[in-house]
Amino acid sequence: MAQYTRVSGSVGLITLQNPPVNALSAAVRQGIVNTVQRALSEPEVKSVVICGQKGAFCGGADIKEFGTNMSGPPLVPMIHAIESAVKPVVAAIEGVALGGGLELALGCHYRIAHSKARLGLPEVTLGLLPAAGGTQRLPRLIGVPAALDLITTGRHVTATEALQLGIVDQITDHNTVDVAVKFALSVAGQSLDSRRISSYPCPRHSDFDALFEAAMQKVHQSARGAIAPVACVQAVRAAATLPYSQGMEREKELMATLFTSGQARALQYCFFAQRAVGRWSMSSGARWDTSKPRPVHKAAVIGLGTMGRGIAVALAQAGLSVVAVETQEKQLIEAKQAVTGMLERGAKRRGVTPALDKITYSPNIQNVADVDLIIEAVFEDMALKEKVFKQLSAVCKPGTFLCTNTSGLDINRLASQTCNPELVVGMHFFAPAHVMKLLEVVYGPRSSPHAVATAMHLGKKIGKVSVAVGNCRGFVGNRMLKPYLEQALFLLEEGATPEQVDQALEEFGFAMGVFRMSDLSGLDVGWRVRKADGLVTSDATTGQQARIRQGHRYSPLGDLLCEQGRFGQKTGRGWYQYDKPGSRVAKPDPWLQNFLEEYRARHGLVVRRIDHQEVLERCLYSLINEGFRILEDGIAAGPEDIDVIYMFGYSWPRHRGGPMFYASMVGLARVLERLEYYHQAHPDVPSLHPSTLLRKLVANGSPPIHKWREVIKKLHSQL
Ligand SMILES: CCCCCCC/C=C/C(=O)SCCNC(=O)CCNC(=O)[C@H](O)C(C)(C)COP(=O)(O)OP(=O)(O)OC[C@H]1O[C@@H](n2cnc3c(N)ncnc32)[C@H](O)[C@@H]1OP(=O)(O)O
Repeated sequence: MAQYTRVSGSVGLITLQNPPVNALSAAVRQGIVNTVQRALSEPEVKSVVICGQKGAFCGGADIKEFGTNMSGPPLVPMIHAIESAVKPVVAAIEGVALGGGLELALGCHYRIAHSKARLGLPEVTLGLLPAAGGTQRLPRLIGVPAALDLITTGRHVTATEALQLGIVDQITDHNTVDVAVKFALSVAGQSLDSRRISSYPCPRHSDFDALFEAAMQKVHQSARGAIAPVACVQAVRAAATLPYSQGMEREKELMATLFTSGQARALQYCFFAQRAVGRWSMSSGARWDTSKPRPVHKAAVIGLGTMGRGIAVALAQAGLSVVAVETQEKQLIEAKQAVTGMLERGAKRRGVTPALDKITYSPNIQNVADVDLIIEAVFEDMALKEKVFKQLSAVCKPGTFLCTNTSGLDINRLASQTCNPELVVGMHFFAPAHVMKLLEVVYGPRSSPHAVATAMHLGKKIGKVSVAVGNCRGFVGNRMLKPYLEQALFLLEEGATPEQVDQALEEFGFAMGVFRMSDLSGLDVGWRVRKADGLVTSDATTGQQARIRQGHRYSPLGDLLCEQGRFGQKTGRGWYQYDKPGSRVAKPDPWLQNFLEEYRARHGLVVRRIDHQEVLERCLYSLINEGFRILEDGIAAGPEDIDVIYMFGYSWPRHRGGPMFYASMVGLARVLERLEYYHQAHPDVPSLHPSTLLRKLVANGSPPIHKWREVIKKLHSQL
């Protein structure tokens, strides 16, 4: 809807009304068309102001309408009518002007923004382009290089940057609507010839060909197969090289291809999934809207290794007071230096003062007595963590939440070391903890809803996308990673190379293939876990028996590399070779080739040709199959939780929508059929055995992903 009022005698004020962000739904578009017509037809009205209700100008087209039959007036002629108006139209921008919202403002003759407003064309992040004239008007207004940057990245700019770029004409700290009305009165009757952006020539550039070639190369490199950034460059090129009307035709054509693409569906699913995970629930039935978080003003981090340092930085940067505890004197000194550097660099990037005074360092665990919440980040060793939890429980004040950054150990066992197990939850950060957006909040059987609510709320405060999950080995992310890694090793045994496996996964859209990623994380990390699990044997037997552990197929390849001191990038050797320890450029290693050949010969393994399809199907479908088991077990409340975890923590390509969404796009019947096929070929690999839930979904006609929860509920009620 849009409300029309007359203010100051001669200004028609149009207020968009569609909370919370005044998205351009069919009703809002109809409201704008009607009220603009009315303002233009009333002789007393000399100028018009468009604003949004409740401090938000407009969050763009209504994403919920995409994929529906999209009735109501289309945006392009609506904005054209505003630009063609003979009375000046001023956009009063408070809060946000994003996507179609900014395109609407670009159709106005003047733009006045509040200093706290944010503007941008984020359509590319939804798999689209700014198809309401944005790709044609913005380059004409601010030049091609700046427009390319905004349109291909979708980044939001502050009002100050928007003023510098020339997107807005004025910024104000006062009431934006009042300022805009005053301004509208002052320009009433003035010529609008120079105010219609569509009539501007696109600012020339010394070498458009080179500029667009460089832009295309950049998006190809960073897009990892996403098509929208490429279309954005093509549309801006049209603005630079064609008259406005032809440019608009090109924009429409490109949008038509994107609009119905699977990538757009995936990215729009991601948008809503990211918001859905905030409405968490526990398997007990406790929920986000009935569980209150407790305030956390002061926190402590125990253990200042890589993870602890990142966590301390994330907390301090969000304004919390932090006690950073490290009992090893030398490590404490090093950590203090490292954390100071991280805070200083972060502050420089953001143009703020480093939060150095927010952290106090201590070698003594007793110094956490007055904090509200503690995050333990000591070495990943159950006995050590149990000891720390016992100590913490004895020293902290009543009501202090005790959290662990374990990446997969049993939360319940740690909770049982404390006097108040209901205050214990997992807060699983991802490295580097001050950068990576994901936080898995893990509840055990005794964790209270308040503890979960508090950890989720803290996650939000420090800028994380937090997902509440149940307690099991590896939680959601690492539990699903296990079969993925396992398949990659089996593929090497059967004849593939690390380069081949990585290439298939990188072409799929992962930033790094599984072997390059393992080299980066360090092969010794998993080795230690496998040793603790009794999977690593020093027994050098050969043949099939040597590759069986606990009754299932097992590949000792990773263990054998570690025995050679090949821990990945940090030692300069892993699945690849590197120029020197710490170097990041991975090169194929002839040593590894020989090693694999000898290994296969020793174990009597027959090499066969493995194509990209098999690599993708075995790695991804085994991971997805585990995702279905996780849903079946109630460890994740819905597929969105899993997808968000994979997109924000494991670099799953967003334009594929997360593993569970990807499965729904491939077709559940197809995933099931391929798993059955591979399981028949590898009956000693349980991760290829199709899960009950997958079978059930297929038996129920493969419902769309938003209906899976119903099937899961039914499945749980039958158990
Ligand atoms: C052939 C047809 C062509 C037509 C299209 C022409 C070209 C135009 C395209 C577009 O405009 S696409 C949309 C572009 N806009 C965006 O991408 C903005 C998306 N929104 C945001 O980034 C954020 O929501 C925000 C506006 C910055 C606000 O953030 P905040 O953290 O304050 O709140 P949220 O929790 O994110 O959102 C609150 C609530 O509002 C819903 N919502 C937000 N934006 C939209 C939208 N554009 N359409 C529909 N719904 C929107 C969001 O889902 C939340 O809902 P709930 O989770 O509370 O239900």
